[in-house]
Amino acid sequence: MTTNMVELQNVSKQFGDNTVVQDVSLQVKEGEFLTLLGPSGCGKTTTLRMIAGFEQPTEGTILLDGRRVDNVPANKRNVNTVFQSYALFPHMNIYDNIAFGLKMRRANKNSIKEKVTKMLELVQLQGFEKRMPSQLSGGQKQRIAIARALINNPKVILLDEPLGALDLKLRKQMQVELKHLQKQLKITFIYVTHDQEEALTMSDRIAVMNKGIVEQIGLPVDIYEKPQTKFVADFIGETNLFEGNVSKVNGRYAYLDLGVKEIEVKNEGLQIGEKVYLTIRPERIHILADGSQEAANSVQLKARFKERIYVGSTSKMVVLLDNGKEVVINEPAGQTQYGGKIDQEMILTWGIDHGVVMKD
Ligand SMILES: Nc1ncnc2c1ncn2[C@@H]1O[C@H](COP(=O)(O)OP(=O)(O)OP(=O)(O)O)[C@@H](O)[C@H]1O
Repeated sequence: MTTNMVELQNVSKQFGDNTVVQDVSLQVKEGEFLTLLGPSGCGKTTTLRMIAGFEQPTEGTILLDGRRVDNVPANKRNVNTVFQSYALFPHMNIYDNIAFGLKMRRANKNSIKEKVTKMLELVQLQGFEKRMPSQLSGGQKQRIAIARALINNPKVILLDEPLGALDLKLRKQMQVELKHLQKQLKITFIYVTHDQEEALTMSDRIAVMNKGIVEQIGLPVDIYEKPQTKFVADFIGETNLFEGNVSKVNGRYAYLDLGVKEIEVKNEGLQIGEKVYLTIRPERIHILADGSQEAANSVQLKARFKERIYVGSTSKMVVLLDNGKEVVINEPAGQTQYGGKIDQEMILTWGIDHGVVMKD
């Protein structure tokens, strides 16, 4: 059985009357890359700081490598943190910045030199030993901060928006580099970001947080394809959210009354009369070509063309249902043969199994 490197059991944190983390339980396996994802203020950093030992939980237990750490101070936990602001020592050169942790532990000079050289190779900054932090770019500084965290050989690295200060292109490059580094070293990473694309790209699993609660934890593909709550569906990527009442239940399928039409959805424990939400990703909706056959197990819905927005690799087509609700459809570049005239009528269609029904 794989060991849980980090485990939170019913952890809550209050600041005064304000509960900012509420009953969070999660397990992170050895060598796993787990991301805490959520909007600003949802409690991600506070959760990370409790794991690091900078904050104490108001309730609940944290275990590192199977041991309770309630009374273990931050500097005695086998954990290192990388922050968004690189936190390099400005008056020390790169060599001394990276060597700092080992010097504090009074490691011998030769072994320090060997390890610093290896770390610089790892982050691809060989030859930078004598530079000062002020002579590095943002991306280079962050690589040094990561090298400095790695040199102590911690079991867990906590990263709080480490790429947040970088421009988009560098950020994307560093995402890939960091992920490779993590896989190569097999260190457990707990990563905080509010950027859903970053989370989907880098993580083995994602915990989506909202208002101090973990709403869903799972593989990136499940978080995207099978959101369990309206918040998760809406926060991760773009989606179409419909609200409706269950009007009929019929074995594998049920009917949802959207106001404009009753449509079929998957029946996963639905009750007649229940109010539920249906989410369908824009890339799952197609336009039924004139005269073509309706596919089996699909839904059809009448709509009118409103506008098309060009976004490079795809186009977004916005259409309106009869009740005025907007629906967004993604079309791959070069496949925009439908619509174009305001109010042009069309039939939207999607596979019933591509719709996900959520109760809240
Ligand atoms: N030391 C503190 N005292 C009082 N309130 C705090 C303290 N630290 C954080 N908070 C509050 O706790 C809530 C959660 O903050 P936290 O930093 O964990 O959120 P976050 O999800 O990391 O947000 P961001 O992405 O903006 O950093 C916020 O409302 C914040 O104001």
